[in-house]
Amino acid sequence: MAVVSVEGLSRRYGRHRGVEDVSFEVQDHEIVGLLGPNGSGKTTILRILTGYLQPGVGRVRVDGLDVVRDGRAARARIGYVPENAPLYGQMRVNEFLDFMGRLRGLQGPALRGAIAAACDRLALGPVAEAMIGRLSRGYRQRVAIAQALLHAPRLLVLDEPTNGLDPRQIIELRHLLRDLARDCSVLVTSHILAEMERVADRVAILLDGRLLTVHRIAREGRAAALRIRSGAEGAPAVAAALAALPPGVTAMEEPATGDVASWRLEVPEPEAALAALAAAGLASVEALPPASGLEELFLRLTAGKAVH
Ligand SMILES: Nc1ncnc2c1ncn2[C@@H]1O[C@H](COP(=O)(O)OP(=O)(O)OP(=O)(O)O)[C@@H](O)[C@H]1O
Repeated sequence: MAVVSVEGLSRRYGRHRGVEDVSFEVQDHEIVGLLGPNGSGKTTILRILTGYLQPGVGRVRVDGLDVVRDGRAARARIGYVPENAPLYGQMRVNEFLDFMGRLRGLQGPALRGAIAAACDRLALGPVAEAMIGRLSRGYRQRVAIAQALLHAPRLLVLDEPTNGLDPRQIIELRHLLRDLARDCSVLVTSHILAEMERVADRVAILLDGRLLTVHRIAREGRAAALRIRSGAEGAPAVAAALAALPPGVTAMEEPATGDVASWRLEVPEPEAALAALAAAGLASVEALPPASGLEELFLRLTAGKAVH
């Protein structure tokens, strides 16, 4: 059973569209990204999921529980890390976690155990006694995630979690989310495509409140892309080399620049493909960073639309 199931969800703000006819699922241990520019409907979906907003039309279930009919029980399955997580600056980290754990109904040894486990996972030990207001942004983010994990949720929801983080903190967060997905499912929003591509298993692309597609990020093996360039005189040699490539390779001719023709190859085994191309006497072969196809897909789907 899907941990999140959104079916035909629409929500208006007066005459203004928030989201329209959105459907997607998040499976167990899956990281799903909601990707879209500002105003595309990401926060609206998260608010409905977490019970802050009523859906207009459609059904949203968490762990099989309807977020309207079984709102309380559904919310108990979710850990929520809002954007710019509002934390209590005057509280110490351990006091805050104690307070949040009690709000979640934990007490006694179960509460202490949950706090210790969350602090351990988020490496909060060194700042447990520190005032939240004095922490760096990266540490505050970790405290916000720790409070969301206290009740061992089935689903962790994070709204724009990388906002304001530096590159090192962003990398740490990515590793952390992958680690957390061993225990729960993760739904994360971002308007930054490269981030989603690195962390998510699937990405739901939203624009103007509509879901354009859900894209699976390919991470299998050591797949890579190569580019071959050749002038007109070399074209027959390239054609012969492409015909002799190992199975599993796909080749696509790209728009030529001047007299230079260019092919993009998706190859499952880069070394084998490079060896075959070298044996065919092709010198101008360039290795490209592996692509999941998300960027091209996003550009194609949003072509002609103003995306900021
Ligand atoms: N309270 C509100 N009243 C009126 N319109 C709203 C309200 N909240 C959101 N909207 C509109 O609904 C649409 C979707 O907004 P939403 O905040 O869900 O998008 P978003 O993708 O989360 O954007 P952001 O990244 O800026 O938070 C936008 O056009 C927005 O202007």
